[in-house]
Amino acid sequence: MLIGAIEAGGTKFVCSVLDEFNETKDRCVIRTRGPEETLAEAADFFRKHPIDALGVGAFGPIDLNDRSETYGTIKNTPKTAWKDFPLRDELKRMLGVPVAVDTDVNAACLGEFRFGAGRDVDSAVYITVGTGVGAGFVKEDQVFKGLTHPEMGHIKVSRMVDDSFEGVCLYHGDCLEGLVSGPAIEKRAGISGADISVDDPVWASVAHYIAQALVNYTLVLCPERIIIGGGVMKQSHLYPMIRKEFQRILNDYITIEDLESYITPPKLDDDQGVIGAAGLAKDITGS
Ligand SMILES: Nc1ncnc2c1ncn2[C@@H]1O[C@H](COP(=O)(O)OP(=O)(O)OP(=O)(O)O)[C@@H](O)[C@H]1O
Ligand SMILES: [Zn+2]
Repeated sequence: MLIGAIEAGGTKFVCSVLDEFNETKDRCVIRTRGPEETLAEAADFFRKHPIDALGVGAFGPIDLNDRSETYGTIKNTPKTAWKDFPLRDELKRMLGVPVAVDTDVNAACLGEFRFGAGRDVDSAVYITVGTGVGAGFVKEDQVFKGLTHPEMGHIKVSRMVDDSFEGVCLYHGDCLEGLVSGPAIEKRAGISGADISVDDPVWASVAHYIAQALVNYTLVLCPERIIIGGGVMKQSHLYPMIRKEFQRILNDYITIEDLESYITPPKLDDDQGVIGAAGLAKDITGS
């Protein structure tokens, strides 16, 4: 059996063909342009392989209600060429195979849950802190969605008293994404995050706001693990800072035995998105 998987991001589409053992058989990276051009290139790649199903972890917002007429359609995105684009239907039409779609972070969460840092637990949150901030939740092998998919990157956090940075979220200004995404850090510091020294005070505020978000996820969802990935978390000194702030804010209200394993880096390098997308596809083939 061969499975197709796409991690559909705003800058690139990572396309992969995997076998039933998750072994990558072929792979290509496509620059994201308008939907027609990008999908035509992706379809050319997948047509070279007899795939049985395709799974897609996509940027959103996206309609994930399988009873809706616009199931699998990209919704109100600032990437205007993609707004209202029926991603799932188009891929199905082009490739003639069943297509499963979910958000990029739900797919990444599923990948880590099944094969990475969440293998030994029954529920996990995966949060990415990159160009944007988003999080997915998997419980008992199922990605969580309801009225729509969660938008855990856009939650409100309390501002530190001496912090007047206005934030960069187009919709909310100083929501979590507006305060700690890569572009937010760059705007705050005036230089790219990768060039900021580890003892710069900016990291204390980043750790504080992420820790607030993790406390909220813990109180609402009670996951058994929280996995934090994304470009900003390449600053590995953030992990202990976040754990310390998390503990201070939670103030022992819930007992977490082993904080180091509760708040943890991913284990699948940058492959959790495609591996999770392949998982979505396998689930609809029933094998
Ligand atoms: N070493 C680093 N230190 C701090 N920030 C970094 C580092 N490397 C990358 N970043 C920041 O991370 C962001 C890119 O994140 P990522 O690599 O997760 O890409 P992405 O897939 O575009 O993001 P998203 O998941 O939101 O789509 C950029 O804003 C970049 O400045
Ligand atoms: Zn926001």
